[in-house]
Amino acid sequence: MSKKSYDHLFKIILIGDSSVGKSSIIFRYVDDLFHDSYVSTIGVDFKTKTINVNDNLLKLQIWDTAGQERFHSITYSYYRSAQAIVLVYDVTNANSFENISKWLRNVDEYAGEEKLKIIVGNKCDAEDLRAIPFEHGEKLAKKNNIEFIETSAKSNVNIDKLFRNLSKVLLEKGTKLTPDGNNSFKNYTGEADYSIKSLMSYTQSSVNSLKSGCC
Ligand SMILES: Nc1nc2c(ncn2[C@@H]2O[C@H](COP(=O)(O)OP(=O)(O)OP(=O)(O)O)[C@@H](O)[C@H]2O)c(=O)[nH]1
Repeated sequence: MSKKSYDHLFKIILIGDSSVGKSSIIFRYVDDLFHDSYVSTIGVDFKTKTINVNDNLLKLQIWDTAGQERFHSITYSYYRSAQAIVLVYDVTNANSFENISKWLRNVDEYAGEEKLKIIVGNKCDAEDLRAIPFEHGEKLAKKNNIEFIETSAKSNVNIDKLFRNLSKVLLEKGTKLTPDGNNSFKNYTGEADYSIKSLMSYTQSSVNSLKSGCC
């Protein structure tokens, strides 16, 4: 059997309206790239990155979801197996901010047990076009008792911090959950690998149905 190249696997999912910059945040973090062009995500996709946190090698499996309404039934099915949920809005788009409450309700409905959540106001580089002040994002997050950060995938602001802080909390949470103080992530890792295979094949058939127009 091949030796695992990481100590823990964490699954993080990004959700939010279409065009808020979910794919761009992931691209910036994993590949250090940014594209001005907009290519809408179809269904779901993921990228991985391995980082070192407090001498633990963490493999982050970062899931990108389509913001478009027609893919929602597919993307909801991914919430349950995630350990952290990143709710993204665009600071230049008031609608995307108002919809965060709707996304939070969806998480409550589809994610199963309580998950680690963070609200992210992306595109903070676009000050001239800003529609949502920092304080509004902060207030919404406080009201829901979750963390908040503003980012820019374009200017690479707070992207590394977002994933590093989430990873630290997940690591800490996992360690705290272990009754004997040992690493309890082994089974979790197996489950996560299993869920990728089954969800991906489910998604492929759902996307094919959507493409072919059938319901
Ligand atoms: N100014 C600025 N533009 C950004 C930023 N992040 C993304 N964009 C732009 O916003 C557009 C949408 O970005 P995407 O990353 O594709 O958005 P998405 O949320 O993944 O969209 P869906 O796949 O439809 O859900 C693209 O034209 C990006 O170049 C940012 O931090 N600042």
